[in-house]
Amino acid sequence: MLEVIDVWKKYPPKTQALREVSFEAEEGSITAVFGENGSGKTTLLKVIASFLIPDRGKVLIDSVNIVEKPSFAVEKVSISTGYERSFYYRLSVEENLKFFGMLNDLLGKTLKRETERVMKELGLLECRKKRYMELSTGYKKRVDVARALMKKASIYIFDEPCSGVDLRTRLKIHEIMKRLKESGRIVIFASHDLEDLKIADRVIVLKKGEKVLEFSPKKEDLAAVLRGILEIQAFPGD
Ligand SMILES: Nc1ncnc2c1ncn2[C@@H]1O[C@H](COP(=O)(O)OP(=O)(O)OP(=O)(O)O)[C@@H](O)[C@H]1O
Repeated sequence: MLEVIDVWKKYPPKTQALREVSFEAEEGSITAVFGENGSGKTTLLKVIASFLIPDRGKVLIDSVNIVEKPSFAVEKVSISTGYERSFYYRLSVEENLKFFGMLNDLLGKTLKRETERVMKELGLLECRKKRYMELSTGYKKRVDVARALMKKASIYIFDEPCSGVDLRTRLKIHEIMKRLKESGRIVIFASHDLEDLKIADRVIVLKKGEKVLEFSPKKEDLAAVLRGILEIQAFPGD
């Protein structure tokens, strides 16, 4: 169980990136974090992964407060950040994945098997020898998602996993997230795309760091919710 309780985060001097954000996610569920640019999605995901310490509030994973015990989050959470700079540019796709697999205690035959499995799953077998820096944006995104799968975790976090990928890859990534859910994992992802929201059990909508809406796309009319979101997201002067 993941519990985010009254989380606040400020980037000094004055950007209040998160204010009073709370939600829960149970095992075997998918939560989407939706919101306009700069609304705090990435900050929220980083707090859950213990990359950032909130100024106030708690994040509980299985009742353990990871704000006090970040090492617990390191053990339980796998995150796909989308940061190109977190990869070795001159290493190949396969070498990058193996390196991160080793960091997560995969060795020998298990490491080989897992690397093959995730490369196959993300359609990376053909470019396994290509250096990371030579990949297109969409392929870099695939490697990023693949890397998150190289760790056995209870919570998988994906920051805009489908941005810049083609339709087939998007559906594949949806399938992967659904499979993780079916195997009892907690999946949390950020997205700007309504198509992605359809696979979520719960959508958290952020605006200027605040949770302004939480809904279930499976139970509610997505078109109606979309109209509500557009109102929430109205540009000044609209
Ligand atoms: N390292 C940082 N230092 C200062 N301000 C930051 C930093 N990172 C993010 N911010 C600011 O915090 C706010 C929330 O940013 P965040 O990246 O969490 O939003 P987001 O919803 O993920 O945006 P996007 O959809 O554009 O990726 C923004 O105003 C952003 O400019």
